[in-house]
Amino acid sequence: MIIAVASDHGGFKLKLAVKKHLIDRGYQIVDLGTTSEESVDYPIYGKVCAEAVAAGKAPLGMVFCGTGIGISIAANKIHGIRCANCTSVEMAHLAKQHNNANMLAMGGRITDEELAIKITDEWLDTEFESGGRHSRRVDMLNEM
Ligand SMILES: O=C[C@H](O)[C@H](O)[C@H](O)COP(=O)(O)O
Repeated sequence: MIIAVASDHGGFKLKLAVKKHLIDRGYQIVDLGTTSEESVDYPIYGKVCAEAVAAGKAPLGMVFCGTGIGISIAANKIHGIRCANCTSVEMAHLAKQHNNANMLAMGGRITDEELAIKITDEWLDTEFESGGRHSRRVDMLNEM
């Protein structure tokens, strides 16, 4: 499976650590930048990753900035994107189980590499609880 990833400078190092873990797990990664810790603007990278997911170039996307906040806000402006900014394993579990989040955001200044990898694995390994109230609500999101 392909996963699209992107970050600003604040999430760059965490992106590299998570990317290595994803490759070790056998995923194919499309890295849409940035390429260093030089200061850049997170809306550009949230948008480009979300557009790749929305266009079907990757079924899932991961974005990183200092907090995960700005880049998730940017990603969620793209139709069809449900980007969850997660700081715990429980949030990652529920983001997939209830919200069918197709993108995960994390903050390089908030979450250390070890926890970020646990959050990533929980999000990837949890199934959406389809049918019933969660599907109805996700359908409502998709119509907005
Ligand atoms: O939500 C925004 C992100 O956390 C950015 O990574 C952060 O605002 C960048 O801050 P600075 O330009 O001071 O490095």
